[in-house]
Amino acid sequence: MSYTFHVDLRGIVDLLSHHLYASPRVYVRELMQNAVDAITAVRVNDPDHAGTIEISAPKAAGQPLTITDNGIGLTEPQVHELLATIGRSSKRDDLGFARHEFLGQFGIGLLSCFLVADTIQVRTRCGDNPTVEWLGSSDGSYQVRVLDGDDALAAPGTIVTLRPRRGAEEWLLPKTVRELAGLYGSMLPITVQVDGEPITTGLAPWETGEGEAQVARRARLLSYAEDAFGFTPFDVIDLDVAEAGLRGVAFVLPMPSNPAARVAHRVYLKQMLLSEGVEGLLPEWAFFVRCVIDTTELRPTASREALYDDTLLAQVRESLGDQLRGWMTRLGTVDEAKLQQFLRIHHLGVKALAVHDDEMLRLVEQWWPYETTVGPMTLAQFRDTYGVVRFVPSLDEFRQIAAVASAQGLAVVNAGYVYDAELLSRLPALDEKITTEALSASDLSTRLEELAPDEELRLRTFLVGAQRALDRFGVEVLIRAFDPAGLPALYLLDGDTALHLDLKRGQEDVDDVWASILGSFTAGRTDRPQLVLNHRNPLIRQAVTVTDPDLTVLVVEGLYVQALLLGRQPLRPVDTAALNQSFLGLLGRAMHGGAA
Ligand SMILES: Nc1ncnc2c1ncn2[C@@H]1O[C@H](COP(=O)(O)OP(=O)(O)OP(=O)(O)O)[C@@H](O)[C@H]1O
Repeated sequence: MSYTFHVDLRGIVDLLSHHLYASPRVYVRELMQNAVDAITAVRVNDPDHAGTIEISAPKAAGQPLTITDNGIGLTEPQVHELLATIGRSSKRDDLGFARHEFLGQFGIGLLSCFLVADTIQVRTRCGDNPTVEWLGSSDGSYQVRVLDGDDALAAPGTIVTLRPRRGAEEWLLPKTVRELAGLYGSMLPITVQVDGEPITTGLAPWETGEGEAQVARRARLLSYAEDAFGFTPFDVIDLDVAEAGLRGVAFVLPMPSNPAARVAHRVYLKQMLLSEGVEGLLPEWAFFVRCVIDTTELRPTASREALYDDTLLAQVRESLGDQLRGWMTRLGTVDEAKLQQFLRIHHLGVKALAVHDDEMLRLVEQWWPYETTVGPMTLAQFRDTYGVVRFVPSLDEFRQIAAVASAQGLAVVNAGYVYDAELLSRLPALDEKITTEALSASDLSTRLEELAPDEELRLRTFLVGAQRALDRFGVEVLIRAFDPAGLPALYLLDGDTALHLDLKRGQEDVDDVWASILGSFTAGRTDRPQLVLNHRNPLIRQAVTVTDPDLTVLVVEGLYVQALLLGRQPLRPVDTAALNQSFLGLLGRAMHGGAA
């Protein structure tokens, strides 16, 4: 036995009118859209038909809003079929596909009027057929009657009348209606008037007006962006995707933008505004532009507030992405200074893109100035001068080794900022002639000069004492000779060791269960941070001659904490205590002539 679904009409009307749309304001859009479609339907057979759409807003309390068009109108059977059947539309073909020339397609738009009114009156006349009045009510019932005499319409067309529901009056105020009609319909190809004033300008922002010079067009686009998006763009990029019937412009933000923030664009469908907040039009990396576009082929969702995410939208996204990349690479060839300025603002977006994109990586390599131990320079310049691109993948490590490396003439790139290490590691894939080498802080200790064995032996007593003093900090003491001679000690901690230490510290601070979990990561590791004393430093040369064990502890602890501070390492409570102890101890000794 088979049954058919039952439908609760009141529930459906409520769902479609109140819950599909984000705001009652869309009723103006739906009414204009129906009027435009009705005129388009006449033009199928009569292309020269001069369509007019006139909206009249209530001037006083109790008055209705009307929208009048001289479009195709409806016969009485069509009224029953189209106005009174939810989901039925004249804008679909026999196979149920949306007909290309029309804006509407779902057969539900008129219901949005129930957001602001309890009843919708439609008076309509198709050709020489009698005028029909349809009175639909939000409870799902409707009445139909034929109008004659003075009540009949004098010419074919349709008048829709809405009386504001109590509490919804603000949506029908003349000012609001004018604003909404202008917002949604200013680009429509058919003149729309609100209370006698046209709100349609016809010209899309990206079009070039007759005889308009490029400079004037640009100035107009800049001021459009100010009105629409609230910023004066860094540049304007024309967009065009033929297979989606898409034209438009992208405005480049003049300030850095947050890559995680939602990026909303203004999208028109067949010259009617879909939404000012459409997401997903561009690839995610393109967070540095805002677009305004019109498309004839992309599909709206039923609420008409977003684009349907289908394969065509995916193609559009890719194609628009290509156009933005093309703009960047072109800039590199025609206006280097401007490209550099752009990179200064949007390097994060460009670098994010360069992680997967060779062309963008080339752009970064050529134009982005990196911090290096020999001053700021691009990777291309660095490579030309030093051959191997040696880089340090963490900011802390770069800071630790920068002074020593530059004193030794060792050129190293700071790749400690977001994406940099990934980009540098990817450089050889771009060009096999490029060699890169990741350097860690502990690599540097092997580059520091070892002392002669007998010299090191001579310092043994001091080194044993120093190691004993630093055992409780988990630090290994070494002595090497290196430049700059002014630097007494260097604290070296590479990325792996730093992680290991973090885990260990975490283990000390948490309960047993966590401690055992963290312990499984640290078990078996013996790497320790290193304090490398500089034998070329006069103070160290003096320190190694100290025989008093207490003074050795004070000196070594002092050197250790100072090296931590220079390396911008965080101080643990035990380190701060060592700082106090050594500072006060050394002060005491100094004041008592070394006898504290
Ligand atoms: N001003 C009008 N003149 C002539 N026919 C109209 C008019 N307004 C509505 N109609 C008829 O009523 C039908 C239903 O309109 P409705 O706005 O609910 O849906 P739609 O425009 O077909 O699709 P969508 O839900 O996408 O807007 C339309 O398909 C059209 O045939």
